[in-house]
Amino acid sequence: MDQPAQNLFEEEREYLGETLKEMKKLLAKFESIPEYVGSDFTEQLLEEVRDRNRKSLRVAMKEPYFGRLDFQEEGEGKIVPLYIGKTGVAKEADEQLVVDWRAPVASMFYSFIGGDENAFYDSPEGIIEGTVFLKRNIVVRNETLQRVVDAYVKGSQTDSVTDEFLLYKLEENKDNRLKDIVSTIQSEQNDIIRAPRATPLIIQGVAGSGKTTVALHRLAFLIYQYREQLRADKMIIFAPNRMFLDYISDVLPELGVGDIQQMTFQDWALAILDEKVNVKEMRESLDQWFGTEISESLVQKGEATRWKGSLQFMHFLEKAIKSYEKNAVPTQDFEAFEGAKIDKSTISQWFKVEYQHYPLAKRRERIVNRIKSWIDGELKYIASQSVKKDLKKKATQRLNAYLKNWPKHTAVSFYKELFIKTKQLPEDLLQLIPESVFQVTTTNLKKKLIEQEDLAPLMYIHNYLFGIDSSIKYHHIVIDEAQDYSPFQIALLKEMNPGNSFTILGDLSQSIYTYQGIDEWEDFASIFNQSELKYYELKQSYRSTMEIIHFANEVISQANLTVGLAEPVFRSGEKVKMMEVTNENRIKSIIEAVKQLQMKQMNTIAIVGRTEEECTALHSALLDKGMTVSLIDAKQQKYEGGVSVVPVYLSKGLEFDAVLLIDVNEDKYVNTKRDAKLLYVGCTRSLHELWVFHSQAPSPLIKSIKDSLFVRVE
Ligand SMILES: Nc1ncnc2c1ncn2[C@@H]1O[C@H](COP(=O)(O)OP(=O)(O)OP(=O)(O)O)[C@@H](O)[C@H]1O
Repeated sequence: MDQPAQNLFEEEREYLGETLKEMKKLLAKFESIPEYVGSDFTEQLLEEVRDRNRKSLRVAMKEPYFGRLDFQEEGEGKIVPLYIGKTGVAKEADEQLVVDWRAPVASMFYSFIGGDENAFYDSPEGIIEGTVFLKRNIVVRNETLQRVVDAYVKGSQTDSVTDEFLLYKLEENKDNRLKDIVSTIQSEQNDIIRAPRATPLIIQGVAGSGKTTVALHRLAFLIYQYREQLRADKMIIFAPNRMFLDYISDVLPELGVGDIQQMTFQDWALAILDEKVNVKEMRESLDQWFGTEISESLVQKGEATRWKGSLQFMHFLEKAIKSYEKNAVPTQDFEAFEGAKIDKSTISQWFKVEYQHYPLAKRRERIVNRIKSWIDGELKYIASQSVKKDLKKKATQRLNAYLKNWPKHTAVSFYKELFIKTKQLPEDLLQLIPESVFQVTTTNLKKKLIEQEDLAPLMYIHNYLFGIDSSIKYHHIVIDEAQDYSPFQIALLKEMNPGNSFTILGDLSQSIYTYQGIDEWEDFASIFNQSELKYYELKQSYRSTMEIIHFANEVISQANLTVGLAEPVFRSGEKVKMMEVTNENRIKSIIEAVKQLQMKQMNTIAIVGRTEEECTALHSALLDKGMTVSLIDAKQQKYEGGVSVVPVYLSKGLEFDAVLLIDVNEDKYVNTKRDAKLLYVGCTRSLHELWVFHSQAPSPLIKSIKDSLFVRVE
């Protein structure tokens, strides 16, 4: 029987009061134990646990739980109400006040979608089945009950779980940070979050399907579920840029998880390589790539970039390193001084047999040290100090001369030698490298420059030379926006993740960097053992209204991609607005649109242009007119919210309450796959409102969109 809403609210308010009372009692108990500051190790550990409990109870008390599930285990008489929160709270060892959302039993809160079938969860003792009687969403803020919504009541008219609470959450305006979704994780997202640790996951998800959010929740789950095996500081998230990292930085702390490394691939690689290298500025090349005209030399560069990201190049490097290894030891004997000689075959034997288990640079170091000790040994029996001194000098000079033929390499010096002194490579290997790769790379290296795509090869060489230190062996790796990664990067990271625990996520409809990245997920799949790999598709989009998704789908359909179109949740908003402007009224129209949106309490508004150069000009023009607006460029480290002007390619991954797409003109977005993807990225950044501005001749990508999918505004 359905209960009146008022009764539900009262019932829950009473229960909340009791729970808070119990939690306060628990906290008082922990607080009454004086803090231990002594040196006893066991006591220190106990103090650490108490401190953690004190802190998590203080946080948990503000919003102890967000959901309730009434469950009757098969064969048990009692229906047990389970209150589910971000942190589990136990009154006694076997009496849970609040169940942690990551606990096995809590999975039913997400996986149960109604119907007559038994619900079940996977417990350490095996599958537990039973009946769900109630699924309830509860909002508590600062210890005060604010909202109670029943999503499922057994025996009521609807037998499926309703989306009312999800819609309420999606309607909310956003600030400048991504948020956790523990209270509304959807069943298909739950499967990914709770997938076993040792499974590499590839997730293709449409724009706004929650990929980034789900990956972060998965980390929180893994840390909880495998707390004996996994360490947070051994987990790493790769994201496209520092601003994006800042944008997602609240989610893990909200979930009570700290210490996970969060990096761009470039920052990570440079920190490990630890060499003075100049990486070419992204800014310049991005504007060239996303400009409307692409020069012949840029096309050639693009081909080289793609090749350098391929597994072919990785195999080429492997062969080149093996060839170096074969010929590294100089082909002459080492004679320190007359009568003191080490045969070349002996040194070779040290290198190839005795020290073969060491990485290349370590082997060389060991041998050099061994030769030095041997010299000292040979000099030991020479009585005359002056003769000894002379011989030592001679031996050192000869050793230096000998080592000239066996230089000490770093990853960069090896890479340079590979490209600049190619004569050293066997002919059959040389033939494997396309001419464009040579041209582009040698030109850069002569200028002491490297590019993004050189980083994975450099790391690969580094690993060969110095080995993979345990500090860079990871327990889990998340790769966001993975469609922009090369197979080489993924294969490299696989070597650094012995447990093969990966979450790789992205969207092929948003692969806008045509000169890098992949066209099909198959390009990564071949790197993993097929039987272990799991592939998921997220089709539902949670970010944007139906109107925006339908419009965006029309745009991306023109790219004829193999991935499916986004399916919106049933959240309706304003129609997409299309506005024709002239050079004279363009700025004024943008300002007016922003004002209108601000009056509707839109907190974050993006004015999306094509290139950074164009956006910089637009930003100045808006500032001149007195608008408070910031510019997002490739150097940006933080996303501040408010009104921003942003080049479309930098808006990827972010979201805004409203988006204004500027200059969607015939000559700006032409009918190519790349431009369709760019425009799609722009459209799908918006939660609630999308405005499209064009001059007289609109882009062919919007020209054919059905009139029913937008309204024209003057
Ligand atoms: N189950 C959910 N409940 C509530 N909100 C959700 C849910 N799933 C996703 N969202 C919201 O949808 C938006 C998009 O999420 P997210 O940025 O993680 O998606 P994405 O797939 O990574 O997007 P994109 O590829 O377009 O960058 C966020 O505002 C997120 O909070």
